Amino acid sequence: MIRAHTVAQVRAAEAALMATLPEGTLMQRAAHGLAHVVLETLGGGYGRRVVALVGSGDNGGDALHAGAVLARRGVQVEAWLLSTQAHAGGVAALRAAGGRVLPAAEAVAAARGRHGHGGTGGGHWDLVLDGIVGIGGKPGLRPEAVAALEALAGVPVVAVDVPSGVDVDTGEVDGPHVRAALTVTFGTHKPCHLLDPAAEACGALTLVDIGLDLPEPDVEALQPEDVAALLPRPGPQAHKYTRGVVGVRAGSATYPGAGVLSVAGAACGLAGMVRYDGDAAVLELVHRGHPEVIGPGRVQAWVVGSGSDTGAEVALRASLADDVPLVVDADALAHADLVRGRPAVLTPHAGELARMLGVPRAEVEQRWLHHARRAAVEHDAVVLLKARHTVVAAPDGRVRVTTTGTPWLATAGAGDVLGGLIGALLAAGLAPYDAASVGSWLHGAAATLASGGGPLVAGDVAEALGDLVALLVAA
Ligand SMILES: NC(=O)C1=CN([C@@H]2O[C@H](COP(=O)(O)OP(=O)(O)OC[C@H]3O[C@@H](n4cnc5c(N)ncnc54)[C@H](OP(=O)(O)O)[C@@H]3O)[C@@H](O)[C@H]2O)[C@@H](O)CC1
Ligand SMILES: [K+]
Repeated sequence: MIRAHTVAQVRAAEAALMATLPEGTLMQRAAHGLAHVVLETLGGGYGRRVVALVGSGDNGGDALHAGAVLARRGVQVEAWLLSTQAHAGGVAALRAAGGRVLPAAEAVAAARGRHGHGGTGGGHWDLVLDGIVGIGGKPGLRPEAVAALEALAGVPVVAVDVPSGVDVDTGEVDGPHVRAALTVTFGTHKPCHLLDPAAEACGALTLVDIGLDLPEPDVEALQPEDVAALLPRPGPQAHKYTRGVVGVRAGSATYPGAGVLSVAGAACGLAGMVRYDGDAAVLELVHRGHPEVIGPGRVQAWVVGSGSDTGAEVALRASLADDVPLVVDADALAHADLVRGRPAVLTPHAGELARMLGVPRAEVEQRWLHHARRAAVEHDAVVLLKARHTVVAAPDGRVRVTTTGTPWLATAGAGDVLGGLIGALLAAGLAPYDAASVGSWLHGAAATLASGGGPLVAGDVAEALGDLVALLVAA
C-alpha cells in the first residue's frame, strides 16, 4: 500500500522522532537518500553538473546537504539561492564539500536568459534539484522562483519532497508550480503525490525512509499485493451461488452497447454467475459474447444505469427492492438520492459529480479530493470519481486513489466495463469501498495489459481481466 499523510501528521511524527535523536539527524537521512537517488538518476558522479534551487526553509536545507554529498562524489554542484535566509548549515556543508553558491549576478544573468560562466543557460546543467519549498510552502511560486525555473527550462527537475508550488494536502494547483521528472519524498508519501493535478507534476516517485512512526494515512493507493490479498477466490467447495451472482440492469434499445459492455465487466469470472434484466434485443447481443448469462432472478449485487436511458429510475427502484449492494452509474446517478445510506458504489465522472453536487464541472476538476469526499458524505455512499487518477471516497472519510491505467483507457464504454466489474466484486462479497477501489485498480491495470502501449477499445479491457487476475493470483 502507498500511504499518504497530511502535513500535520508528518509534522507530529517528525517532532516525536526528533525528540529522540541528535539535531539534524532527519535532514541528514533525507539528504543522503536524496543524493543516492540523484546519483542513480545521473548514472554516476564525476563530470555531472547539478544546480539546486534553494528556498528559505528546510526543503532547501535538504537540497544543500544532498548537494554536499553529491559534490563529494565528484558532481559539480551549484546552489541558486532564492532567499537571503537559505539554510546556513546546508550552505556551509555544500561549500565545505567543494560546491559553489552561484553569485547573484550569475543567477540573475541566467534568469535573464544570458549564459552564466561559459555555460549555455539551462543547457549548462544536467539536473535541477527543486529545494524551493516543501511541506511548509504555500501553494504557488514567488516571481524569483518562476524566473529561475524559466531560465532552467528543459533541464530535468528532481523535486525534493514535493514539487514546489502544489498544495501538499489536497493535490490542488493554484498558480505556477514545478513539473518534475522525479520526486524524492521523505518518511511517507503526501496526498499531492497521488492526487491530480499535483500527482501529474511529480513524475516518478521515490520514497526515502527516515524512520517516522505514522498514524492511519489520510489517502492511500492499492498496490498489486494489496489487490491480490483482497481478490475474491473460490474455495475448494465453491459453487456458482456461493461465489455470488451479479445482476445487470443496463443498456436499452437506444444504447445496447452499454448493456453488452456492463455484462462483459460483470462476466470477468470473479463472481459465479451473471444475470441480465433488460431489453430482449440487448440480451440477444449479450448472448453472442456471453452465452452463460441468464435472465432475472436472485442476485447478491445489482449494476444499474449505464445506457438505461429513461428507464434508469425504474431500474434503480427495482434493484433497491432487493436490498443488496448496488453499483449506480450514468443515467441512474440522477436518482442517487434514492440510494442514501444503502451499501452502494456511485461511479460518476467529473461532469456527473458536478451535477450531483450542483457545482461547475471545472471546480470538480480543480479539487478532486474535496468533491469526492463531499459527495460520499452527502450521499452516504462510496463515491468513485472517475479520472486519470480515480478517487474512491467512503462516507467515513477514507480515500483510495487509483494509480493504474493508461491514457488509452479514455475510450467509449470503458466506464460500463468498470461498473460491471465492481458489481461482480460486490456480489462476491467485497465491501463497497474495497469493491470500488479493487475494481478501479484492476480496470486500469487490465487496460495497460490490453493496450501494450497502443490503442484499445472497452471490450479489450474486459477481455484482459482474466489474464490479469491469473497474474495476481500466481504472484
Ligand atoms: N518533516 C519531516 O519529517 C522532515 C522534513 N524535512 C524537510 O523539511 C521540509 C519542510 O521544511 P520547512 O518546514 O522549513 O518548510 P519549507 O517548505 O522548506 O519552507 C517553508 C518556508 O518557505 C517560505 N515559503 C512559503 N511558501 C512559499 C512559496 N510558495 N514560495 C517560496 N517560498 C515560500 C516561507 O518562508 P518565508 O520566505 O516566507 O520566510 C516558509 O517558512 C520538508 O518538505 C522536507 O524537505 C527533512 O529535512 C527531514 C524530515
Ligand atoms: K520542493
